[in-house]
Amino acid sequence: MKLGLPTCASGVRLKPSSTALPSGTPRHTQTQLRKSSGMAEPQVSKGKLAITGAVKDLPDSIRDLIQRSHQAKTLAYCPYSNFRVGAALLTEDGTVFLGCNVENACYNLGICAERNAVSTAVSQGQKRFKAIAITSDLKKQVISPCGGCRQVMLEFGADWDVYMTSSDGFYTRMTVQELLPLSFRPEDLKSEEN
Ligand SMILES: O=c1ccn([C@H]2C[C@H](O)[C@@H](CO)O2)c(=O)[nH]1
Repeated sequence: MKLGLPTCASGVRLKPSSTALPSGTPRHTQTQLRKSSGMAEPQVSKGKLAITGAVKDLPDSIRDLIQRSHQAKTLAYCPYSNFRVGAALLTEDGTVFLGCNVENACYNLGICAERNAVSTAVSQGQKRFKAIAITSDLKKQVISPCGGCRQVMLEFGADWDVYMTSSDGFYTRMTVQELLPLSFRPEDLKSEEN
């Protein structure tokens, strides 16, 4: 799809941040507004998730959250992949929990930054989340959470924000629901059939 917008090195089109909706806009309204105004949903280009805005244009609280994910990234333990990831998870009461990826010589025991942040929050008694920011060292390309982490995030609600960011100031925002449609959910275990 041709948007007539600047294209960054990875072939991802940049969307002007002036079209970003206010962060308090209810989710269903956001989707309707995007559609009725012709505003672009996050696009996938060449298998990469498109950048939809510049971090500098986000509200202070979200910019701070993203900054905290960069801080978390500095603690990554990733001697095998050398791929640092940081996550900062914002709870409904305004607390921020950080997580980084922690790898292991037994490779499959490694844990992602997002899951670390969620587990840390839950083990501190917090289960109501507003947003998570994720960053890696990738430039002009945002990092999107792996399938396992999407499922773990969904355990604690579908309608909260995932800010996928690049290390050089770009982001894409999607909800957990948008990242994992047609999912298996906790409520599926409670169907009347069972
Ligand atoms: O969303 C992601 C994707 C990857 N990783 C980690 C897992 C592994 O340590 C490294 C390379 O996959 O990055 C995360 O923490 N989060």
